[in-house]
Amino acid sequence: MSAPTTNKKLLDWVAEVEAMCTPDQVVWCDGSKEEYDRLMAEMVESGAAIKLNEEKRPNSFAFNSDPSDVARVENRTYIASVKEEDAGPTNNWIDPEELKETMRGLYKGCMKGRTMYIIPFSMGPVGSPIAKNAIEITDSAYVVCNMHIMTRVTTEVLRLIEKTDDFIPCLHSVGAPLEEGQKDVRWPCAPIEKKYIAHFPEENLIWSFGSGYGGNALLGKKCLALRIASAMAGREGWMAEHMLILRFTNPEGKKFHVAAAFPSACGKTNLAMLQSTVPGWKVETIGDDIAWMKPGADGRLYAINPEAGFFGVAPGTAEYSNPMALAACSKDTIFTNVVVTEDKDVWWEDMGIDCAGGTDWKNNPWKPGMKDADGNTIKGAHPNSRFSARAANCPVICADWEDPAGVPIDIFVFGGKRTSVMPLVHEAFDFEQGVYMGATASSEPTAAALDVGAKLRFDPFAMTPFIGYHAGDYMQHWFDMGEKLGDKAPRCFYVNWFQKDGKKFLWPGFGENSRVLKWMCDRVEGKVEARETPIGLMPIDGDLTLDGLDIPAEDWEKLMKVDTEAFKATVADAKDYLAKFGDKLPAKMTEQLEKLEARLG
Ligand SMILES: Nc1nc2c(ncn2[C@@H]2O[C@H](COP(=O)(O)OP(=O)(O)OP(=O)(O)O)[C@@H](O)[C@H]2O)c(=O)[nH]1
Ligand SMILES: O=C([O-])CC(=O)C(=O)O
Ligand SMILES: [Mn+2]
Repeated sequence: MSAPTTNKKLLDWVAEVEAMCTPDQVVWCDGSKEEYDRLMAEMVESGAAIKLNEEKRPNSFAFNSDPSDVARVENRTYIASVKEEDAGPTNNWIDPEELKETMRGLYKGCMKGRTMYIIPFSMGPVGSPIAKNAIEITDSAYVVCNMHIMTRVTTEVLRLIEKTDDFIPCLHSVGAPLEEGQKDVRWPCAPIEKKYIAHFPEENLIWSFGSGYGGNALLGKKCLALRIASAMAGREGWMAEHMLILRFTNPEGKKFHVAAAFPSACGKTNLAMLQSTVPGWKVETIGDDIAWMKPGADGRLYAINPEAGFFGVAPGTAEYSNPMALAACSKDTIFTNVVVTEDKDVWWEDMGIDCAGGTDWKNNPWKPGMKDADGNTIKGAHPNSRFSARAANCPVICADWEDPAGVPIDIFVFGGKRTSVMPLVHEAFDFEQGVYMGATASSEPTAAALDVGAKLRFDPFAMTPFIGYHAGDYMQHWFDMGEKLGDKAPRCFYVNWFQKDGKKFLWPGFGENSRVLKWMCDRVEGKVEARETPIGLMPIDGDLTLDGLDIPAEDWEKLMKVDTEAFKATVADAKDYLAKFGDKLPAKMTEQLEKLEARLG
């Protein structure tokens, strides 16, 4: 196949990778429907993909991963900056030359028996000033098809970079060469100790080896749009954040834009598409995972979603929780690690409908309620099973979601999963306290990463696994952005939908979260006062309406409680955590810590 480019930098890189990885053939991708259909047909033929029932789930496919390759691997993810101190205490670091040497050894011959695909793609609307052009080289057709959904794959990118050399090279291999005559497995990947998800921030370069899973293999997403982009944004004065973006419109038609940072599997996709229960107010989606934000000419902060699809958590997605996500994956969707039912549709836990049985994510025959040898119920879908759905197929996607100008952000929301201590909502006194709140956000572990342990962890701005440089410098960057934006900076809030009493959630969540969003909008508009507490501003009784909800008074009290003693303990933990930032800890963080301690008494 002749190359559809004359760009020397690109051709040299492709030749170098081809010589190193020795694929059987090289294919330049164009992002066309024909390409998608052809690759899917090949994967159905080989047994890697299951074509779903065309009537029930048009143009959709299911994949089951290797049981070891189901989530991001933070212990195998590296920020290989030239200087170790630039990676900071939240990242794994290896000297870039040493890491490249190790990885070149792994890449050597790694595509033998496979096809090398070259994928030109754009993060952000193609050709727009805010977009980034990139090329992913991969030996996985699954990755190519997912990139078609999650990014904008087009030869237009090749035209745009023809003269500029301005593209981000992303190299990926599943790390499983095929010997002569060797039959492929359904989901090739390398063992954990050979997996490397590597970033070279000074070169804007990404090398990934050994995993086929989303966040490790679809390199436009976490690797480019968060890790590499956050490092660029820190240098250049903008922001790349793990945030959903939504528009909330009131009955008079006034629009509010919200960007919210919750850690992986903590509710971004759900909030981004919520069905408002506040009469006359409606939510429309702009993005569900990543926000790129820049100050506009008017001094406000404008956000775009650089992605083109949703790589969403399947379990829990149901008609009662997130009907808009269900609609988005009603067609043209790739499912990974869900149950394939007998009639070739999909199912997962807490989908809100019964399942007669089928094939589970490990490819075994499965019936609901089945137990393993130890008597534990066997889940049909993996807890981190995912759907890759086109944003355009979401019924509540904003008509102007692809506007390269972005939307002006009024409200920042931080949060995480905490079964206690953190109240339903509180507001920061000012932006600097907001930065403190975001920087000390904490969450209990989820299934989205394999190796984060079982303890509560601090997860600054939900970005711990995604900050491409020193987290102390990153916090300082937040303060700097606040100074730049001045009184036009978004108002900051902290929420927790996940308080529990035993097994039961105290707050109904999902669509009812619109009540909390409305209170935030009322605060922004100055329509309601708030009461001062040591941790921030909280709703005055009655302002956050509970009409029609059946929440016992004692539950509401727990939801809104500021437990001073528990907060003091949290502050002590935060101090310990922040100590590892050393002299990179912004003075403003220490100042906020001291102020909070004083308020708590
Ligand atoms: N109880 C409760 N659960 C929720 C709520 N919102 C989301 N969840 C559950 O939290 C899990 C993860 O939610 P998502 O919205 O997919 O998380 P995310 O932040 O988009 O995750 P990533 O894609 O990993 O970044 C799902 O199982 C949801 O059902 C809520 O308001 N209340
Ligand atoms: O990266 C992934 O695989 C999915 C995701 O959004 C996350 O983990 O935050
Ligand atoms: Mn995410």
